[in-house]
Amino acid sequence: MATFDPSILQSILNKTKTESSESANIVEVPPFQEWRFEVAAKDKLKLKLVDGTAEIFGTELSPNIEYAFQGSIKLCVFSYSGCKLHFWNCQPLSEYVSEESCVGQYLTLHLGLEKQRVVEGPRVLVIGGKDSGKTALCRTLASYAEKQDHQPMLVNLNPRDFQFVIPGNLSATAISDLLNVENVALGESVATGPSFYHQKQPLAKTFGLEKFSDNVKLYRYLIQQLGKSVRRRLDNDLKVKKSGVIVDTPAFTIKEYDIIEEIVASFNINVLLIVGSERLLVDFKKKMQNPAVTLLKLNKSSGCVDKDDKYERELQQRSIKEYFYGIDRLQLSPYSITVNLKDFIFVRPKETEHVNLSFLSGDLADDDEAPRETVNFKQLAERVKNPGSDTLSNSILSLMDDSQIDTLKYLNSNDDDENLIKPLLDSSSLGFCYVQNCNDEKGKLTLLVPSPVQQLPTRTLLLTQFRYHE
Ligand SMILES: Nc1ncnc2c1ncn2[C@@H]1O[C@H](COP(=O)(O)OP(=O)(O)OP(=O)(O)O)[C@@H](O)[C@H]1O
Repeated sequence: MATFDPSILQSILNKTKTESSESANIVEVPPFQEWRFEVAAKDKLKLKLVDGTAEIFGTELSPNIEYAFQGSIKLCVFSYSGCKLHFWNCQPLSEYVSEESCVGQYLTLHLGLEKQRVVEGPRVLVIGGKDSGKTALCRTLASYAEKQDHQPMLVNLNPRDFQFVIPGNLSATAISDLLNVENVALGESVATGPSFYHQKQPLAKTFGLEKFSDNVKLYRYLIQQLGKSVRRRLDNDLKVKKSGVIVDTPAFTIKEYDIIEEIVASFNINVLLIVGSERLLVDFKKKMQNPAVTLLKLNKSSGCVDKDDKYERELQQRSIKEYFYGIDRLQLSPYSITVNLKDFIFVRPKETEHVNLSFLSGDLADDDEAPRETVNFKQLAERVKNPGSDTLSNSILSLMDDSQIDTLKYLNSNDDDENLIKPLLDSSSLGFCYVQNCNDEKGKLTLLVPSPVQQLPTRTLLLTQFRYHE
């Protein structure tokens, strides 16, 4: 006689539950409208496109593929043709279909930019208030360009944000394939390991602090350096040059005009998009004397959601987790490595007081006109004198390229001079690790690294302000 297997009953019950919830959760999105949804922190919403075409911030969804959106997330699915979606596994915190999509104006803008993609593509800078949809717009423009077989450089200058890297970095990435809509950092990088799509190779300059105002001089120095690296890439890669550059920024105001001018010069910007602020447009029109730059204003989407501090921190923690462990569908296996503290040089960005920004900007403008050597590197970063558990525990470290540094000299001394700091800031990060444990007595450090290594590719680690708690 056959025995009763309770797991069969459970699987039938589960199946029925899924099917009934699948059939209960159907969303029909009419043409040119979008379904906006929010997933709670602990939930995971599963989604499938069952009819028509649809996209998330410009990235097309594949039909009949199950996507998982881990909370907390606030997104929309837009459809040109109209579509039918299934969602299940949890109820969104909120959801509705909106007629007020901004995608029509993004498309018009994309078609305008497309005309410039002949020899040297457009260099677009996106400016706007906090949570005005700057990142959503940049993602959409980059994805539309990629769909037309271009490889635009997507640049992120917001250290609180993260694109193919973890927070605390200014990055530039050539978009050579679809963005990963399930990954908060838009996708995997070569440093993290396997990926569904062509792996992206971000150029990352580690700023290490949360807000650009924490050290404006360092921020501006890294913008110049990233601009140089991007220009080199464009000169060596005609496809990327033809595709152009799209620059995402933190919420600047007209008070930060000097920083914006720095970005315009560093990335040779010729299109400046102002999202959602008439006032900012008027202010810019008065100040901007550069005839090579076209100013355009775009409406802020009514779907934009305010990200408070807590929510931003949750997203940052998630981006760090995904950097090491991957997403549900593509789990990564990070490695632990134990090293001697004394074998490494630790450097950290200097945090300046929140001083008057216009004074600082003017100060650096003077530096700009003076020969490069007059940059005071002591104001940008410093050596960590007695690294130990109090400074390093749970911290995120950037693996710096120290090939231009006499590391032996610095390992044998406590010096920190320009010959140490400058080459570090001028080069790019090789990847990131996380301090799992620091044993002061034994002088040992246990680090979590994304890929298997016998030893780290550097002896110089930049200590960021970011912490991760497993
Ligand atoms: N049309 C939309 N429907 C639903 N959510 C949206 C829409 N547009 C943007 N959002 C969400 O609103 C929030 C703010 O958008 P976004 O991050 O693009 O703004 P931002 O200006 O780049 O923000 P920050 O000032 O922090 O850099 C994000 O959570 C984003 O996913």
